[in-house]
Amino acid sequence: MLKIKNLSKTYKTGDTALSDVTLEINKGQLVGLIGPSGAGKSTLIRCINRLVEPTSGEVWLGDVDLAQLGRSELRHQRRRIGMIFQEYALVERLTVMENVLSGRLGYVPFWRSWLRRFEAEDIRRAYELLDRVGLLQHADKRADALSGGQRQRVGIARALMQTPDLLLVDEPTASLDPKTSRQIMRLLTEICAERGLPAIVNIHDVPLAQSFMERLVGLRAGTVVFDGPPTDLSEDALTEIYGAEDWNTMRPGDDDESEGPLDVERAAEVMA
Ligand SMILES: Nc1ncnc2c1ncn2[C@@H]1O[C@H](COP(=O)(O)OP(=O)(O)OP(=O)(O)O)[C@@H](O)[C@H]1O
Repeated sequence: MLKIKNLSKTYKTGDTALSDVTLEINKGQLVGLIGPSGAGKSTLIRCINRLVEPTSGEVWLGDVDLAQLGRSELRHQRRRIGMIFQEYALVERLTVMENVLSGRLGYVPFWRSWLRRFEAEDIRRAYELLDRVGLLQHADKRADALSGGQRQRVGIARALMQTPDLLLVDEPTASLDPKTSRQIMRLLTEICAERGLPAIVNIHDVPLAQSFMERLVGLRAGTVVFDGPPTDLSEDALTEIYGAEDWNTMRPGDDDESEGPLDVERAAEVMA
């Protein structure tokens, strides 16, 4: 389904964030990306949909190498990739329903989205998705009236509205409390299983990743140093990924250097 071959990224600053990463992810597979701050997790996720331009390598989604596409074909292919963000990237002043429908923006003609006119079928699907994520009764509320967990549910419904072939999920629970984090992870895993949807989830919280992911990929300094089921993540494997740090103390929020949220325009760029 997704084949990443020899992917490398060196930023203009000279920082090499990814070195020769090769990964294959099958239909329906849920992969947790773990690793210390600066290991290249966000860069890897963003190279897949080219929010960050890879320096070299291939990113095959089915039979299309996304790394080779020009701008207009990239826009078209990005519809196939749903993205879920740490800070939700909702349009605060719009309703929950409008935010979910915005997942269709890559599909409807510009004038229609400008007038916010969507097909009856899109509206029916949006209601169905809101029901699936448990927010049906909040459809007409403004996004800024929701809790963090509810916002992330809107983010999930919006990504699904694209009918994606792949989900990229960037620290989905980093702004949530532990109980809400588990609820969101459970929802994500159930939805991926129901739809046979593959997902790559950048996740800081190792115990949470171990609880919910069927496969973990450990990055260190831009290189894959672990790839296997959570049951294989031994103390030695954790030391290989994180070095000599006490990995049990790693929790969301510990990492002051983590990248800031993407803003709404960036989210719109991915969905457009
Ligand atoms: N826009 C950028 N310009 C220059 N260097 C960057 C940029 N973004 C990331 N880097 C560098 O690339 C490396 C990998 O960063 P990246 O954000 O992908 O890691 P990460 O594992 O996601 O970290 P975190 O968990 O803190 O978000 C780091 O050395 C970082 O400083």
